[in-house]
Amino acid sequence: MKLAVIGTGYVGLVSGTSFAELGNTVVCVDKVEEKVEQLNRNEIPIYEPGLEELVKKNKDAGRLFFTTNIQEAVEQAEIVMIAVGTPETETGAANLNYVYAVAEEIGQSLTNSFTVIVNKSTVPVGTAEAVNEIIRKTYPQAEIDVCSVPEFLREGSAVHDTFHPDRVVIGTSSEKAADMLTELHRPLTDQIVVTDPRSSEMIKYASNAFLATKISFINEIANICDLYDADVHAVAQGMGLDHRIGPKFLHAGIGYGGSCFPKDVKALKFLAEDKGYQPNILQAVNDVNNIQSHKVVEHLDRIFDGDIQGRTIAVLGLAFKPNTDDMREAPSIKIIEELNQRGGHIRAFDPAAVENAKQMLDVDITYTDQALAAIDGADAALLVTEWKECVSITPEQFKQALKQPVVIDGRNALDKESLKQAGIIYHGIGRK
Ligand SMILES: NC(=O)c1ccc[n+]([C@@H]2O[C@H](COP(=O)([O-])OP(=O)(O)OC[C@H]3O[C@@H](n4cnc5c(N)ncnc54)[C@H](O)[C@@H]3O)[C@@H](O)[C@H]2O)c1
Ligand SMILES: O=c1ccn([C@@H]2O[C@H](COP(=O)(O)OP(=O)(O)O[C@H]3O[C@H](CO)[C@@H](O)[C@H](O)[C@H]3O)[C@@H](O)[C@H]2O)c(=O)[nH]1
Repeated sequence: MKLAVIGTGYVGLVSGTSFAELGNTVVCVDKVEEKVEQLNRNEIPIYEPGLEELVKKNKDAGRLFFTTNIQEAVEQAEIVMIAVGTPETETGAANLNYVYAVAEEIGQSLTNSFTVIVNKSTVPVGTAEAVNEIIRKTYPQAEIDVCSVPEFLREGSAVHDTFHPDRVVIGTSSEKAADMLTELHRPLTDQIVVTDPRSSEMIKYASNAFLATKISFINEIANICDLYDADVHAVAQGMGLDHRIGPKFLHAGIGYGGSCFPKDVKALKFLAEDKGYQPNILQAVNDVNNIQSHKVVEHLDRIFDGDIQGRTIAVLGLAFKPNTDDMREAPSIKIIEELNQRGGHIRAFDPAAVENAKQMLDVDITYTDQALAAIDGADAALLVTEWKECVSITPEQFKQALKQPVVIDGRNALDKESLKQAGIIYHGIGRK
């Protein structure tokens, strides 16, 4: 099939490339010229394992193209996918300006042939209808069906997730569009849910909000474990063996970050409140997450009697999760800002996110190329992102490098017992 994908970010670039890998002809469009030029030189603007090889392979095969010209891409496409950002606004509502702007541009670019318009961006319930209206206003004779096909990939494993989705959700009221989209996705999975656009849009928000709820729930349990000398690691293991609960997304720590959970929980909360309903669970999920990154600073205070002034703190990991360079809503930002305000000196290591961190953090930070260089002579090490370079530091290396043997494990990813045996003062989140 012939596809146009509008927006070449984490979702658009990975999906577009993956559909090309399945044999489709895909034209990816972005309005940022520099990004398109980079991609045309086989340079990948984001860090995503496995993506570079796949982009090159499909470009060389003549199935994948990059352009800034939306008209050229849309007029040849049978399916047009919208994959632009829907960031948070001040009220918590999703900002739909980018989606609406693309809808208008699609309207200006369509030809007479039937085109399926797919929204892959995470959007409020009712957006497919709004996009349909905008396109028809721009081009009243448009032969289109506007559908919602939300994206569920995770950053850091986006390529794998795209080829092995748990399910594909197709929201449409058109049988013709449902058939075309089922054919497109069939090579990826048999688990294809076809529903109406509104329910499809809600499935995306509900899925993210549920996963965020699991994380805030186990973080709340961790905070209670801290008060009663229980170990949340053991608690999560014991809970997770119950098939009704499951072990995934029960990893306690400094809270969820990234470009999705924080904004999507708030956007869903806004949708509820906009209709006069108070979503108490979503409010609590957000509230627990807001205090969670502060927990590592509380542990430092306990160890240093509240005196952080002048101490060098090694921050291991900056990205919101491993295997990505994405700093959007990364817990490291709040932690570093707080430590800096309290007079701490920050030495930070991250294998991929330093350039993005520099743009987001207006704080004096010494960046190091190696994890070991960050902890060398520091008063304490804080594990913020569980990169393999950070979790593979041995207890002996911590002991030798640190000025004071203090390790705060914000991700509960280090081996507590062996660190303690090596004489390290170890504090995790809810870990006794
Ligand atoms: N990042 C993820 O892991 C993920 C996963 C699932 C769903 N989503 C959702 O998918 C959407 C996109 O997220 P993302 O992380 O890929 O965003 P992103 O910010 O990485 O990429 C968006 C891209 O769209 C481009 N763009 C904006 N307006 C444009 C226009 N008019 N024409 C052409 N290009 C334009 C931007 O330049 C940018 O490159 C969001 O709604 C997000 O919530 C994201
Ligand atoms: O047990 C857990 C699991 C995750 N996290 C944190 O939660 C955040 C999100 O992690 P993850 O879900 O792995 O990454 P994302 O790339 O943000 O992916 C989520 O958001 C995407 C955008 O909507 C969806 O497509 C994915 O399905 C959904 O998992 C990160 O800060 C993680 O550190 C925890 O603290 N504990």
